[in-house]
Order: sequence, then structure tokens, then C-alpha cells
Amino acid sequence: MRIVVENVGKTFTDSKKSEVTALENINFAIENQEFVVLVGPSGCGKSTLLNIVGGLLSPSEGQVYFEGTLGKEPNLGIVFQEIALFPWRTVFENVVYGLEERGVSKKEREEKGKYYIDMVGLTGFENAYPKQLSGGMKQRAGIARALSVEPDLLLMDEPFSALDAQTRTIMQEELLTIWDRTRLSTLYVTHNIQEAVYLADRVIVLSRHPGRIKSVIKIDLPKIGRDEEKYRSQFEQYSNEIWNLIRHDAQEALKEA
Ligand SMILES: Nc1ncnc2c1ncn2[C@@H]1O[C@H](COP(=O)(O)OP(=O)(O)OP(=O)(O)O)[C@@H](O)[C@H]1O
Repeated sequence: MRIVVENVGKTFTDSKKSEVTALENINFAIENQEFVVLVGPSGCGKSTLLNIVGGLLSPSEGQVYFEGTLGKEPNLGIVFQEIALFPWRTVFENVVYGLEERGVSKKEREEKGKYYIDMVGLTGFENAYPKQLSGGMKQRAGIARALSVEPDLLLMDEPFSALDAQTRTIMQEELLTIWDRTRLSTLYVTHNIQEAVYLADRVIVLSRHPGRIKSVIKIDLPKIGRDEEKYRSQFEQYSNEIWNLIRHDAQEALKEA
């Protein structure tokens, strides 16, 4: 599905009653089956923008269109950094939660639950409870839950940033494999430049205070296998280009931290 973000702005009123412009004049589209990554320093409005696209926050200005929904609510799959799995539900019960909410039949829930649990590599853990799972496994369950509703758009907000470096690398690889099978339009937020270059069809770089689109960079590398030696210099060029766009803002963000 194609999603259009048009003239979106967001102003918050902070605790001292002064206005903070988190986002200003944001325009972009996510094409059907496209993987778009939002990248930028702390406080540039990445999460605010993702939450607006996901309908969790309303914009102060502008709008978000889901093309072809004909007035129906779009189906969204959302994965956050901290996966809020229900502790009293098993992996399977967590994964099919969204399907239950939508009144999907037991037979279909069984089929889809099994299918997406298999897709994220959790077969054998269907009856485990969240407290029995590692961080990476919880994240897998969260991804399966988001996928099970077969969303029009997958939204991911720093889904792997709480994981250790090795697990994170494995999850990034697996996410690409999953994306290859599902071809979902995806909006992914990260502050990690390598992750952005590894995953994205296009990277949208945001600047801060106010959050504006600074640049849009198409990553012209094959979707799978970008980490191969033969692409190393192009990969580094993209990473350097993005870092040069962000560097100043990131230094400013540090001073305020
Ligand atoms: N509910 C809120 N009330 C007031 N200000 C807010 C609120 N939510 C976000 N902001 C402000 O809006 C700006 C953007 O915040 P946001 O969390 O979207 O940035 P971010 O790029 O996701 O940052 P990070 O990478 O640190 O999570 C920041 O200046 C933040 O302080």
C-alpha cells in the first residue's frame, strides 16, 4: 500500500507551557512494498512522526493518507523498542491477539499464528510465556504479532536497540528475510546509521528543532546481501553521507542531553 504524509507538523506544549515544534512541513510517501527508514539525532521527531503515521498521535497540521483503503481504517502492525507482550499469555496467544480482537475464527488464528511463529523462528516456543524468553525472542514474538494481522503498513520504532550487538545483527538479517517474504510497506525508525543503510530502500534524514526533512537518500544496493565485501565501499559512502548530514545536529543534541 502507498502511504502519503502531507505537510505534517506537530507542536507540543512542554511543562513550562512553552511551545515546542517537534515537526514542521513533513512531506514524503512510502511506496507500495517500500522499506523507508527515518534516521536522525535524538529529539529530531522520529518517534513523533512514526506515531502520527500510526494514528497514535494526531498532527497539529497536515495529514496522512493510506491510498486505496476506500474509507476503511488501514491495518497497521507496530513494533516498539520495548515489546509489550502480555505476561499472562503464551507466545501463541500473544501472536494471535490482534486476530482475536478482529474476530478472526479459531481455525484461521491457529493457521496464521503457526505461520508467523514459524516465519520469525519461534516454532517450538508457542507455549512459552514472555518471562521465559530472551530479549531477541521477545522481539521475534512482537514481530510475529505485528505481522499476524497482515498489515497494510508495518511500523517499527527502534525495535532492536535494546538488544546486544550480535543479536541485533541477526535480527536485522532476519527482518530482511521476513520483509522479502511479506513485501510489506514499512516505516522504520532508528538513530543507527549502519542499520539504516543495511535495511532501507530509502533513508529519510531528519534535522532537529524543528524536525524537518533534511535529505532523502535512495540506497542503490541489492536488498539482500549488502554486507558482502563487494559492496563495502558503497555501504561506507552511504553511511558517511548520512553521518555528514547528521553530525552537527547530533553534537547539538549531546550538549542538551
Ligand atoms: N508529549 C510531549 N510533550 C512535549 N514535548 C514532546 C512530547 N513528545 C515529544 N516531545 C518533543 O518533541 C521532540 C521530538 O521528540 P521525539 O521523541 O519524536 O524525537 P526522537 O527523534 O524520536 O528522539 P529519540 O531518538 O531520543 O527517541 C523533542 O524535542 C521532544 O522533547
